[in-house]
Amino acid sequence: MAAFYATHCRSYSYTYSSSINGGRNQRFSFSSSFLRLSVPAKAKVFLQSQRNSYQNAVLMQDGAVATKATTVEKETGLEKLKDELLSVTSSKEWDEKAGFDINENESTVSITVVGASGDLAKKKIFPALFALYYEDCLPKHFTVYGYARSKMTDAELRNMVSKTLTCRIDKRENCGEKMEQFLKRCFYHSGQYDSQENFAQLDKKLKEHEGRRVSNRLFYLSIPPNIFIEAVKCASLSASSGNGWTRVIVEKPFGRDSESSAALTKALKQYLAEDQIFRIDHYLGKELVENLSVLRFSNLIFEPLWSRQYIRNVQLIFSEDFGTEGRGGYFDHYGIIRDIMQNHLLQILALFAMETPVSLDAEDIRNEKVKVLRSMRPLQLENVVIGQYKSHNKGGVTYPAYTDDKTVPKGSLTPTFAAAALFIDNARWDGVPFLMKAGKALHNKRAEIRVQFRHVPGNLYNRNFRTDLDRATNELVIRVQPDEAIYLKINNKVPGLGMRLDRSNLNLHYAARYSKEIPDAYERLLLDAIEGERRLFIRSDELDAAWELFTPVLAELEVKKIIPEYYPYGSRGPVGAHYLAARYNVRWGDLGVEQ
Ligand SMILES: NC(=O)C1=CN([C@@H]2O[C@H](COP(=O)(O)OP(=O)(O)OC[C@H]3O[C@@H](n4cnc5c(N)ncnc54)[C@H](OP(=O)(O)O)[C@@H]3O)[C@@H](O)[C@H]2O)C=CC1
Ligand SMILES: O=C1O[C@H](COP(=O)(O)O)[C@@H](O)[C@H](O)[C@H]1O
Repeated sequence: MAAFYATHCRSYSYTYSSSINGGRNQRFSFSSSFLRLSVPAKAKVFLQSQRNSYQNAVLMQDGAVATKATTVEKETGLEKLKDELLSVTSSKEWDEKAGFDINENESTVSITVVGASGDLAKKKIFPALFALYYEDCLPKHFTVYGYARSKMTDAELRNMVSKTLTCRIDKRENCGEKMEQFLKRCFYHSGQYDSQENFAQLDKKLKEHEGRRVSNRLFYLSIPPNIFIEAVKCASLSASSGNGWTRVIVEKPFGRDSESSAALTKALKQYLAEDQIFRIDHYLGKELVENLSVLRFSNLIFEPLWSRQYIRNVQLIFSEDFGTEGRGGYFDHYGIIRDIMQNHLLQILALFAMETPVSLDAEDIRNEKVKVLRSMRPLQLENVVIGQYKSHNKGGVTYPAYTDDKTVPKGSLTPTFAAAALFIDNARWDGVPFLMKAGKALHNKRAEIRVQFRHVPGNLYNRNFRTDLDRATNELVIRVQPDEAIYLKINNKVPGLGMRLDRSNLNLHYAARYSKEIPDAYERLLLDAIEGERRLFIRSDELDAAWELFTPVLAELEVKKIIPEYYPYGSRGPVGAHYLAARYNVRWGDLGVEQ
C-alpha cells in the first residue's frame, strides 16, 4: 500500500509499509515522518513519528481533519491508542474525545520571529517566509509575528520587512501583489525577552488571529545567545499552543564548548521536549548539501568508491572575501573554528562519511551522523593551523585588519582562519585525512567539498603525466556556493594523432542545467520546521559529539595563547595551511589555476 501524506507544496513519497494484524485488520504505513493508521471506521489517522513516540494525531475522515495533541510511546502506547481510535466513528466524536473546542476543522500556523528587528530576521527570515508564501508553501491559515524590544507598529514592521522582500523572486509575476498580501499577514508585538507578561500579551494577540482553529506555533529565536533561555522560558510558559504543536527554532551558537552547550541543552529541556527544539545549521539547508546523499546513495558509480580504498583525502573548504564587518563583537567570543568548522563543515563531513541510513527518516539519518562523529578522533593541536587577517593595501584601497574593528578587543588572538586535519577511526575511513579550511577576508567567497581519489594502480599512462602524478588523479568537486556545481575531473586524450593527455571536467553546472532558481537554505529549513521534518536539524547527541571533537583543542589554543599566523586581507590565507596538508601528502585542491 502506498502511504502518502501531502502537506501544502510537498509530499512525502518515500514509504515503507507493513501490516500488523492484531486480529483487527489494521494496517500501518510509514512515510518519512508520519505513521498512517487506517481503522475500520473509514477514518485515516496520521501520527507524526518522533524518536520514541508518535505525536499530534491527525484524523481525516470524509475530507474532514481534526488534530489531537497527543503523545503515544512507540513501544507501549500504540495499543491503547488503537483501541481508542477503533471506537471513533466521526471527526466530531474525535474532537470531543480530544477535548477540543474547535468549530472549524482546520489548523493555523503562527510564526513568531523573536528578535524581529535584527540582522538575521531582516536578511534571511522574513525574505524566506515571503518566498515560501509566494510559492504557496505556507498553510492556508498562517500569521507572522515580529517580536522584539524595539517599539514598532504593525505598519512600521511591514515597512521594514518590505525593504527586504526583493529577494530571489522579485522579477516574477504578481510579485508586488503577493508582497502586499504577505505583508497584511505580518504583525508586530513589542516586548522584553524575559517577560512572561509580554509573551502572554503576544499569546492573546495570536489567539485572536487563530480563532477557534487548531493552533500550531513556531518561534524563531533570532536573538543573541545570552537571552535564549529566558526567551524560551517565557515563550513556552506564556505563549505555547494549547491544542496544537509548539516548536522553537534555535540559532547557533549552541554554546562555546561541551560544557556550555550541555548547560544550554539542559536549560532548554526544562521548558521544551527535545522534539520541540529545532537547532538550525543553515548549511544543511543548502541545495548541494541536500544533494550529497542523493548523489551518493542513488548513483551506483559513487558508493563503491566511497571509502579508504579509493579516496585519498577529502577537503571541506569555506572562504569569505569579507571580514567580520559589523559582527566583530559576536565573532571575537567564538572565532572561526566555532563559527564555521564545528557546525557547518562538520555537519557536511558527517553527511559525507555516514553509512547508508536505514531509511530517510530523520532519526535514521541522524543516528548515522552521530556514529560518524563518535568515531572521530578529537582534534589535536598539532593538526590545527590558525590565522588572523591583517590590514592590506591594494589598488589604493586599505582593507582593515580584524583588530581594527571597534568591537574587537585590541590584541585579540581570535582566529579568523583555521585549517585542520581530522580522522574517522572506522573501517570505511581509517587513515583518510579529512581536511578542513575556513577563513574570512580571503581572496574569494566559496564553499566546496573536494574528494581526491587515489592513483590508478599500474597506470599505463604514467609516462604521459610526467612527474606530477597527483595532478592525474580523479577529483570530485561539489561546489556548494556560489554557482552551484558538481564536477568530476577526469583524464582524457587530446584529440589528434598523437597521445597527449589532458584534464577535463564532467560538469553538472546547475545554472546551465536548471532554469529554476535555487531556494535559499532558510526557506527549506523553515518549511521543514513547519512540517515537523527534523532531518536537517541538529539533535542534542549530535551536538554533544561535535563539541567533544573540538573542545579540547579550543581550550588549549586559549590557555596556551597560541598566536595566529597573520595573513593579508584578501589573500589565500596562512602558508601554514599548506604545511599541514603536506604532512598528510595532500595538496589543497582549490589552489591551481584550473580548479
Ligand atoms: N546575522 C547573521 O548573519 C547570523 C546570525 N546568527 C545567529 O542568529 C541570532 C540573531 O542574529 P542577528 O540578527 O545578527 O542578531 P542581532 O545582534 O541583530 O540581534 C537581534 C535582535 O536582538 C535584540 N538584541 C540585540 N542585542 C541584545 C542584547 N544584548 N540584549 C537583548 N536583546 C538584544 C535586538 O532587538 P531589540 O533591541 O529590538 O530587542 C536585535 O535586533 C544570533 O544568535 C546569531 O548568532 C547565525 C548565523 C548568521
Ligand atoms: O553561520 C554563519 O554563516 C555565515 C556564512 O553563511 P553563508 O550562507 O553566507 O555562506 C558566516 O558569514 C557567519 O560568520 C556564520 O556565523
